[in-house]
Amino acid sequence: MLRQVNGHSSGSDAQGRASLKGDLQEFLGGEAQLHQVDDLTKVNPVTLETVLRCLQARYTEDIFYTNAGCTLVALNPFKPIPQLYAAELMQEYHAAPQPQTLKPHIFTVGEQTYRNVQSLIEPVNQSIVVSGESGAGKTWTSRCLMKFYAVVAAPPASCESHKIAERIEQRILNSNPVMEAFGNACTLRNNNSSRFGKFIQLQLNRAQQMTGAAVQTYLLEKTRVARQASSERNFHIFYQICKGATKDERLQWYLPEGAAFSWLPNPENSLEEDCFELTREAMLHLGIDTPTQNNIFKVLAGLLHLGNVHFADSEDEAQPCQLMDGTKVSVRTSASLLQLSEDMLLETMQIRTIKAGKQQQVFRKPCSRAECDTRRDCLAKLIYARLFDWLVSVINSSICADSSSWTAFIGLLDVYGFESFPDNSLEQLCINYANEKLQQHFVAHYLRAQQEEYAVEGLEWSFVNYQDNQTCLDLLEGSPISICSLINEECRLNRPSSAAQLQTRIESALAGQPRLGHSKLSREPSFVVLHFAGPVRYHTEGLVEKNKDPVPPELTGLLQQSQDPLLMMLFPANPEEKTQEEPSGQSRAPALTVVSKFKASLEQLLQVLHSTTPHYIRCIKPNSQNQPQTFLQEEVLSQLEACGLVETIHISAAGFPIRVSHQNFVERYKLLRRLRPHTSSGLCSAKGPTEQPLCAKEATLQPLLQDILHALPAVIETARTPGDPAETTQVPLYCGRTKIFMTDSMLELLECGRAQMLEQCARCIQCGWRRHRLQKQEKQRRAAVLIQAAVRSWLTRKHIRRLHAAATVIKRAWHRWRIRMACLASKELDGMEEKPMPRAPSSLSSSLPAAHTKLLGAIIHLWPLGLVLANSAVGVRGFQRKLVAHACLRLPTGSPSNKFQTPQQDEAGITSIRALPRGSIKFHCRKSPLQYADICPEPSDSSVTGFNQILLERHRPVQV
Ligand SMILES: Nc1ncnc2c1ncn2[C@@H]1O[C@H](COP(=O)(O)OP(=O)(O)OP(=O)(O)O)[C@@H](O)[C@H]1O
Repeated sequence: MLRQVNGHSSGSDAQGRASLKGDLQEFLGGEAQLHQVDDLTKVNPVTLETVLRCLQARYTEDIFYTNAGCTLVALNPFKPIPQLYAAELMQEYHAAPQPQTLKPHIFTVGEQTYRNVQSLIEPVNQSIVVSGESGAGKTWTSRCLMKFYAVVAAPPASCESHKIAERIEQRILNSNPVMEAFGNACTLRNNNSSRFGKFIQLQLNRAQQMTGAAVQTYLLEKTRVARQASSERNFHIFYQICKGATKDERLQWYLPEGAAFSWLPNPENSLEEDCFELTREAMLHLGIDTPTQNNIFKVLAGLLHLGNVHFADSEDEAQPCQLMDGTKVSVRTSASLLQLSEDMLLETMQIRTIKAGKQQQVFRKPCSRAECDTRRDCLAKLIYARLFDWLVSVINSSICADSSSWTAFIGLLDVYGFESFPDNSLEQLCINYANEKLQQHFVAHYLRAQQEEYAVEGLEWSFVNYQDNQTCLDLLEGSPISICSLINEECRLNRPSSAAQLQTRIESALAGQPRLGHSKLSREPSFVVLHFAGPVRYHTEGLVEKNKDPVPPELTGLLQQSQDPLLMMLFPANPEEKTQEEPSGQSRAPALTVVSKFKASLEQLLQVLHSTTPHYIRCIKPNSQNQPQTFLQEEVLSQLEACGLVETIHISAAGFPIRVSHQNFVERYKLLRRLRPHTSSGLCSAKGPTEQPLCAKEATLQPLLQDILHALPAVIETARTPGDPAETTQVPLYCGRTKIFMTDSMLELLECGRAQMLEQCARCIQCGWRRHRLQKQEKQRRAAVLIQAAVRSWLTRKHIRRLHAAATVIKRAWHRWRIRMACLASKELDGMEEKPMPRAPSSLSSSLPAAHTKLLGAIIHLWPLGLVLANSAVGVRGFQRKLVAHACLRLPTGSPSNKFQTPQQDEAGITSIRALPRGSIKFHCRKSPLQYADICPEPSDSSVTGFNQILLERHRPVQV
């Protein structure tokens, strides 16, 4: 729903949207707290999605009741939770100063209605409409409410009237098992499905004590007596008598153990509802004595035997259909139980009597096999429907208080929810018509409640343009032509009409009705009604017949001849009744069709509802498998649609679906204040906030709030793209007394403006950060250079110090060596002057061969040569170089044959060798008289390289 508002449309859109959604969810309510939202209209935003999530979150937390404005949503737990309905809890809700502040519960609704009665504020009478689909928990809820009132509306224990009142309460509660036994059945959707609608009026006296009750029923599904869908069952009471009858009773009612009955399918399904004893006891409490009960059960047994009567096809149309083998005994038994003549019973089913002509001549026409079956079924339906109505009247006479003894009432309406099946007929049309009526009533009430909330918040806003479902009701019941009127007319015309004809009539007469859909795709004749809860296709086949609900007069006549006390009471020989049930007979009075009867009772009901303060409980079935702890969103969603809760959401959306407290609003949007113009006029806030005295917190919020409101036009302006029409002159946001009300679109605009502001702020922060980072980096660089320089200089100094130390060591050693040499030389010279020089080398050479001696000389002299050559790359060349080499090697410069040199010749060698810094070397040659003058102190090349000093010198150098 929400669009991207941060202005970036890159690949990260989806991610951004999701995070924005999460952010908004947090602001508007918070996912984590969703199960804590007690009111569905307070989820933010009010959308189906959030409503569903909220319900699911609560269901997971075992919270089954949630408010939805003026409605209570009740999720079926499908598991017993005794503590949820305990008497102590009832008392707690009853004693609470403000029950609305407690957790949502049916007891809140119960207590609220009760207090409304106590308050005596008009309308004093209250009604609670409990709706929902089959199995959603309507009956359960109604039962719990009745128990609640039986506890809270009981008179004080001490007084004498208490005993009577207790009896009344007990009777009222006892009406439930009886009505359920006769009116409920096991269906595919619910093991204990009510096959009728009911309105129970709980009557209260001036002291708000329950003095009585009255029950009104609607549309009993009487066809179930004779026809049950596969895997479904007949009404519970038939199974109860078959399973729970005593031996004697079995004999009396011809119900042998294990007997098979066509109208008793799936007897092996044992349900807790099959408790015969409970029904009997409840009947007894209601004043139905044992003989009457036995009479009732005997008649019901008669119906079961009637169901076993089957006809065979007749070969001759003029002859009545014969009974199938073995079913004659069923006719006999049935006739006996119903106290009818066996022959008459059979004949009534087989032969139709027609009165014609002025003399009202009677013609007898044998029925076809199908007609026989229909008449048999009709007989059973007739008896059962009358019996049910009679039971209700007995219950009413037992529990209803004298009109003078009660002054107010609380009505409980338990009606079937909206129905849409693959094959919908008259029953669904009536049920959905009733739901449309109730929905209109609900919408009107809900709108009123919404309007009241706006008024409380000081908003001047109205739902005047809201469209309710009136167009659909016009189609169904409008005047002069509607679906109901057309179907009724078909019945009155009493002409043979085909299903296709009815479809064409409806489509042509009601063409142009917006709620009439098209049934082009359906092969079978049908029409489609677009109900508030969705489209429903109604098949026209058999619609008119069902609406007529014809009862052949022979059947009534037959039953009037019964000797059974109960049947005699149910079918008295009363001419008044004839006019109703013999539409085609002597009476010309307009026949009462099913639709017209239903419409009349519905109008009556709505009149009652209109005169009361309504409360709504919507029962929801979380899954169709009737399993606890299972919440199926799809199924819940369709029920929310069907029970009008979606409409509630739409109504909320038509107004201001988003309501945010002032505090939250200011916290989220205060940064928009920067956009406000310096001179701004007051804008779209309700008058309320400034008119009321403000609390301290509100007082601090108000200036901020006003600033944000003043910034709104600028927000809208900036959010509007250039192509947008300039329609948004009015800001769709209202400031209530405690809340801000706004539409979805306004929320988007605010979010867009906020995103833009955040973007600007982000840019600002980014710029500042980048600047700061650059400055920091520059500082770091300079510091690094400084440190590097310092380290380098320290290292260099350290290195130089080492070199210096080494040089000093060398220098000292050299000096020491020179001094020693000088000492040695002077010693030697001193000795020479005294004695002739010893020929140590010659003694050495004399012991060696001549060649060896020469080589030794070469080796001895080689090191000055290396020095010379290494240092004389520049200065010494050509002959000079050669000369040096020769001199060093003491080679004769002349012929190669002169290989030996005398010591005298040696003495004419290099006097000294000096290494010069610029590469040139000076040779000082002279004959040395010293014996060891040309010997290197240490034969290491490196020790003398690079020094500008005399490498080898004789004491008295002479120029060569
Ligand atoms: N509040 C509840 N707590 C426990 N179980 C419940 C509750 N409400 C309903 N149920 C279970 O759901 C079943 C169906 O409920 P109920 O008969 O009230 O449905 P319903 O709406 O009246 O159906 P129908 O329209 O077919 O009569 C009950 O038999 C019961 O087992």
